[in-house]
Amino acid sequence: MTNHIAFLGTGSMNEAIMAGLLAAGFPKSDVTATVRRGERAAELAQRYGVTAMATAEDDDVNAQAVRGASVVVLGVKPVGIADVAREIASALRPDAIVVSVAAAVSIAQLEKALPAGQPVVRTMPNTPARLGHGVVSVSGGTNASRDHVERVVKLFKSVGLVVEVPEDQVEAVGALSGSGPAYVFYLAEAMAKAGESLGLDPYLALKLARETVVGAAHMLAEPGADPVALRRAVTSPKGTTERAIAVFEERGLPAIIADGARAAAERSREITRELD
Ligand SMILES: NC(=O)C1=CN([C@@H]2O[C@H](COP(=O)(O)OP(=O)(O)OC[C@H]3O[C@@H](n4cnc5c(N)ncnc54)[C@H](O)[C@@H]3O)[C@@H](O)[C@H]2O)C=CC1
Ligand SMILES: O=C(O)[C@@H]1CCC=N1
Repeated sequence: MTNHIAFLGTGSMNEAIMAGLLAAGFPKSDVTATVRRGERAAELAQRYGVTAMATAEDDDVNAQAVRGASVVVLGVKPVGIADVAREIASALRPDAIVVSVAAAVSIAQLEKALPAGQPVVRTMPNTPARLGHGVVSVSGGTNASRDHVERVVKLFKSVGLVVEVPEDQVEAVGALSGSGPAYVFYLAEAMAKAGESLGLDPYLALKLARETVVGAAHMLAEPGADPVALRRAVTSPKGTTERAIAVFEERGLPAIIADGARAAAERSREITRELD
């Protein structure tokens, strides 16, 4: 069981990471996932062929899942994470790396709920990890050696780009790439609504908005792509795009996005304080 991974709280985020790892070739026989509801556990077992267990059916499943695991990924909501950490404390291998994907839960808060000396790595992932296009930040805790951090980096590299940041930058990373996919989906929604308001059929407007975001994302994914240069290549002098961008600038869209990201980072700090 040296390479066994336990995902505790396999909702949107942990499922995305687990799916990305499995798609990258991580053996399903080395994965255990826990959730609250039995139907959800059955769904995960059926979809991925992993061992999945539900706390509703046996309240000891989190402890069972971590026995023998070398990496434990905590993916419950911030408010429940310390309880889960305490629940598994006596079953954890002393050398198991406890990885948290939770926003707002500090390394200190996690370490406090775990056995003394347990290696902890705090991460901030995002859901495109499911497709191998995630972004994940990693920050090592007090007892995490270079080797522990490197092992988590290597694991997460199979689901996307990994960056190592000091813990005091996690709120900023969360506000940019953690929440970021939602901003892009929101833009797609707004574009579809704009198409409708210009008289397009709703179904067609949504199809055009989706494909436009997907196509533009592919261009951004090209090596060396620069969003400013790509935007300029669409913006003909005195043309239609120029007029649209002028309205976005006049209405302060960049400042609105910056304010949103600042609010996300502040909410993260607020949750951290609420958890103390
Ligand atoms: N959804 C996202 O895009 C991102 C989420 N995160 C973090 O990931 C964590 C989870 O968020 P989501 O996946 O969105 O939430 P979610 O609600 O989809 O998933 C949470 C899962 O935990 C399970 N759960 C709750 N208590 C449990 C327990 N005691 N034992 C076992 N399972 C339990 C629930 O059944 C659910 O499946 C949060 O801490 C969030 O901050 C971080 C970055 C991005
Ligand atoms: O909204 C949230 O709190 C989580 C953290 C980053 C993305 N989703």
